[in-house]
Amino acid sequence: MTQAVTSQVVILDYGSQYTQLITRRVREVEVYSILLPGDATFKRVFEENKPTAIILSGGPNSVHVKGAPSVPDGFWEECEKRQIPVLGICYGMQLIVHCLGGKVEGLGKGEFGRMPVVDIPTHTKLFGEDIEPQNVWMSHGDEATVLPDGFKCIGKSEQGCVVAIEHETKNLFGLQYHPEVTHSEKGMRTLKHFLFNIAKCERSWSMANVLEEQIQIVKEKVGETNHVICALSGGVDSCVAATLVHRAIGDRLHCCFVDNGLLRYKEAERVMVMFKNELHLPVDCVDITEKMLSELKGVSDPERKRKIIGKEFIECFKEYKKTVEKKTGVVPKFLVQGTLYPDVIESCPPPGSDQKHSHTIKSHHNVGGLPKELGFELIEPLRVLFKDEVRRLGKIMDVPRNFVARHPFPGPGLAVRILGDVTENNALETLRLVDEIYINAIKEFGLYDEIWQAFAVHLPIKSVGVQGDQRSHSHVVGLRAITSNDGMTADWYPFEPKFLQEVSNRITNQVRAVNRVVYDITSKPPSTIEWE
Ligand SMILES: Nc1ncnc2c1ncn2[C@@H]1O[C@H](COP(=O)(O)OP(=O)(O)OP(=O)(O)O)[C@@H](O)[C@H]1O
Ligand SMILES: O=c1[nH]c(=O)c2[nH+]cn([C@@H]3O[C@H](COP(=O)(O)O)[C@@H](O)[C@H]3O)c2[nH]1
Ligand SMILES: NC(=O)CC[C@H](N)C(=O)O
Ligand SMILES: [Mg+2]
Repeated sequence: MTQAVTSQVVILDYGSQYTQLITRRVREVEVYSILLPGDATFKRVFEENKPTAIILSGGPNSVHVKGAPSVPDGFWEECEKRQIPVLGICYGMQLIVHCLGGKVEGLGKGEFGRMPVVDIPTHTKLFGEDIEPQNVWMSHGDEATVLPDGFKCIGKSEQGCVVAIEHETKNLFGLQYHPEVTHSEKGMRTLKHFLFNIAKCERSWSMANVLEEQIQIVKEKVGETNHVICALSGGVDSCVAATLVHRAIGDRLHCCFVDNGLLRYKEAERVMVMFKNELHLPVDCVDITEKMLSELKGVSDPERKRKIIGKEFIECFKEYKKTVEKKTGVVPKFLVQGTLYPDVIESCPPPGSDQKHSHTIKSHHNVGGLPKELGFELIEPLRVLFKDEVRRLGKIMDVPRNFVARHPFPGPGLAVRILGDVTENNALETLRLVDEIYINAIKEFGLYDEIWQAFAVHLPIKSVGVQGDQRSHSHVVGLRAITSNDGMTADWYPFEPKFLQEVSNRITNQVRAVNRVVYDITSKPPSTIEWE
């Protein structure tokens, strides 16, 4: 840290998928923030740290269920005594209501995804001038049905749920929606208003030296003589991670690109050419297609697939160790991965970690899918960052645009886009062709940079069609295209009908195995970006 930190926001984590995003939003406006587990002790919250403001995160639990996580004893009194403003978000708001004498209930309905907030009064402390209805992102099943004394409702959803509250005199605020996700239109304005106008935080933290800090950490961890393997995929994250580590330790970095048999059309050849011509880092390609597909044969369960893939990746890197040893005479001890925060939170880290209240959404191959015995120490310089932050880091280091601007592609590849057994029905071949046609059309129509991620999905069902006056009984493919900033929330991309018409025509004409194309119009939440 280059400057003295004068303000500090403590964020208590109740297991929301978005907690780190709150931290990041606070960082974005140059205020230092620290994330503590929801059950942090009184001492940790108030004595080891000196909060200027406190934010209570969302979380999967219900406050009224026995054993649900809460704030430490004496919390509310201390906040009042020290005049620390508190903002509760989603579960955090429900916690305020529940702890201070109101009522939270699960009424069997729920609000997920985009929803307008209406009925914002003219004079509120939390919204300031933002009194017009605003679209926000919700993800809750419980709702506040009785507010504690002294609180008033300052916003409702269209369904009539109380979605924003504040105390008449104390600086206590609650939002049922997620202001921290970019799809909440004025969320960032509300957070800034809370931080700067209500809590009077000062800007005293800068991201400018994150890069230097990380390079220093890698140097210290690796030391003067150790060698390091990097799992390099051709995606943004691992390219940025590799470039950063290369700056720290130079030629003691050895990159390994894995052709796992689950890649897109001609991906391995294309990426290897890009590495050679543009990235200028030494990369070996290792082909494990046969082993991977034999391990995946007969497996349909998404989590099992992910675990198998995670294990095969690591097996491959262990073998690659030997290659490096032969070349350099040194056994590499470290493995660099381009793990980002969304990979970590969705995989839900092991018990005992600070994120114990989170649910597993899916086991990303590079986190939750890893086997117990790794055989490496991990180096993950991007582990607390989000994709758009990583893209910015990449730009600072002059990582070529061809890598930085690429759509993300998951390590488990087409395996999580073929629902059911990956090895059946020529699904890999079909999906490769469909995906190639789809992505080429997106590029041709000049839409690639407007879309955050786009891909096709192979469904395990057949439908009846008529092709050349003959009955066909063939596969259905789904197309997905989303907009997002960080992959934590997403909305579907509203293609013009002309584009969809053209792409559907091309697919059904050029890919014999497909007679029906559907377009996915679901946001995240409630869906995820990938289908598995
Ligand atoms: N085919 C691959 N070969 C080697 N390593 C891989 C491969 N696929 C994924 N990885 C490793 O797993 C990590 C996580 O994969 P992920 O797809 O999230 O990141 P990425 O490929 O680097 O970037 P992007 O999200 O833009 O695709 C990568 O950063 C990389 O370290
Ligand atoms: O390397 C990866 N290993 C994985 O196991 C994995 N699962 C999802 N993704 C990518 O993560 C982002 C968020 O995806 P979801 O909304 O589907 O969870 C999207 O960009 C997904 O493509 C993965 N990347
Ligand atoms: N996202 C959240 O914080 C959800 C809170 C609570 N579990 C609900 O469903 O209402
Ligand atoms: Mg990738």
